[in-house]
Amino acid sequence: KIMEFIKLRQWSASIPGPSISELIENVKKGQILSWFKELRQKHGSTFRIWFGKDLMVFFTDPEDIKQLLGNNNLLYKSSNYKIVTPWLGNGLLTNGGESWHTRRKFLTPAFHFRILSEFKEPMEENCRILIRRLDEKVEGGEFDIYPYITLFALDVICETAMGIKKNAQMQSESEYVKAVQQICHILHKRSFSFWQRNNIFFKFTQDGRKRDACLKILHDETDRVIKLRRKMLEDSKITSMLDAEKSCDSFGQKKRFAFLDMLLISQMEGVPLTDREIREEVDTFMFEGHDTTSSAIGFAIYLLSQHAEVQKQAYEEAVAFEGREKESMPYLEAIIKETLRLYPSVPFYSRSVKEDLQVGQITVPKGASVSILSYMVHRDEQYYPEPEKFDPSRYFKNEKDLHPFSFVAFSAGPRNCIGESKVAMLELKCSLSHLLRNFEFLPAKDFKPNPLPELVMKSGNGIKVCVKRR
Ligand code: HEM
Repeated sequence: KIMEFIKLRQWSASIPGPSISELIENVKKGQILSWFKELRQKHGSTFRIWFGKDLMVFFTDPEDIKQLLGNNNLLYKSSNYKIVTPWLGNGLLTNGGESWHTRRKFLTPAFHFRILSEFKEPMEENCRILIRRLDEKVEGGEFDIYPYITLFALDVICETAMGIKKNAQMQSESEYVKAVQQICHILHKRSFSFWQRNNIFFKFTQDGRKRDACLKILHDETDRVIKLRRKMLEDSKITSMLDAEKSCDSFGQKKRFAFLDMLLISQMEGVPLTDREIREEVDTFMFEGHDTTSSAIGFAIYLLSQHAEVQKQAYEEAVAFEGREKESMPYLEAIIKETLRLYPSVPFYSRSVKEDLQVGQITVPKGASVSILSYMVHRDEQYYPEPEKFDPSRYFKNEKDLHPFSFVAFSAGPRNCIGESKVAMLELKCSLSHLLRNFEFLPAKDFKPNPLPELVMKSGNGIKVCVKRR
């Protein structure tokens, strides 16, 4: 390990990057994303940063990204994902190598099963609640819409992941909901805090103790729901996917199943998943599935509030497609893509290099980590003229000229986002269409979000808008 570290230190001298003191200074300022822009300008498309003893090489050129994301040997996550393992265990997001591969194979059918597309109903029910809550804000001046969106996304994910209604939007006092929000907050805070990175030290801090209390609530609840749903399946005599497809409720309506039910049925069909592994996947679904979508909906609403003409066109499409949001909605999809280009919910993601790795002209040595800095990949002027401009029409002009790896908000290759098409896009389209049909979003005076590159991108000063009834 010592030799590996010495080798890394020597090698890193050949790659440009900032000093540790520059890093500390910029973390303190809290403006990491604008600093990444400066680093890209100063050092070119590839640069390195030492995070304590960990060396991370950041890549921003789509050609390099293609090599990294397509590489079947680059399947382990880097050490910064360890922050989430006490909650998510070896779930799909954090797992690596062969173990990840086996799980991904087992889980893919659960994501592609027809029943998952029936998520639209709980999404719509929760949209209606969101609209009622936002009605109270009509003509009331500017306000932060983000807390409303997060509770909406939490309700959707509880129903789709576990099949339970938490009614977080109506009573945010639920112990479970509070624990999800608190643990996300603690994890985000920790992701860029040097002194909190040490596990032993962290355990004895106030945040460490709070995190452990949250973990107990979260794990106990998932275990409880696993037992409950298994009993429900047994009582309904459902032991296979075929039974599930055929089953109806007492009104003759097709029964709705959650992601957890799919995993329990797979287990009954012989897929070797233990209850603990099922819990890890449900928790992963809860984390990945609500924070990322809240972030995207929040930034999309901000951008729409600032661009009246785009909003008008999106409104017209939402009216024309009412009830048909599962179909292709080209303009809204372009808005979502443009939002995720400017504000990718996961601004960078990283892999651990287990064997020396050739990327373009560079050989990254074993022991380092490589990071796909999507926030900067999406700002490449070669593919996105005037990169800071919000312009959904750019995809209708030059989509063919775009490099296939110049947009990587959902990652790509073997470890891409498993929820992209069936869950994330549907939730984004459904919620934004409902909101647009009911409200006009107007800009809050002098407001500009302060995007923070935490585990999931957040705006440090919320998402302030005004709403007017249509
Ligand atoms: C706007 C919404 C979303 C965005 C932008 C997004 C983005 C991403 C990205 C960039 C990754 C790769 C992360 C990495 O390599 O470390 C990822 C992985 C993943 N996402 Fe999403 N995601 C979204 C929504 C969702 C939803 C709704 C779910 C679940 C229902 C989900 C489940 C997952 C899982 C399980 C992984 C890990 C896959 C693996 O490594 O095999 N995501 N997502």
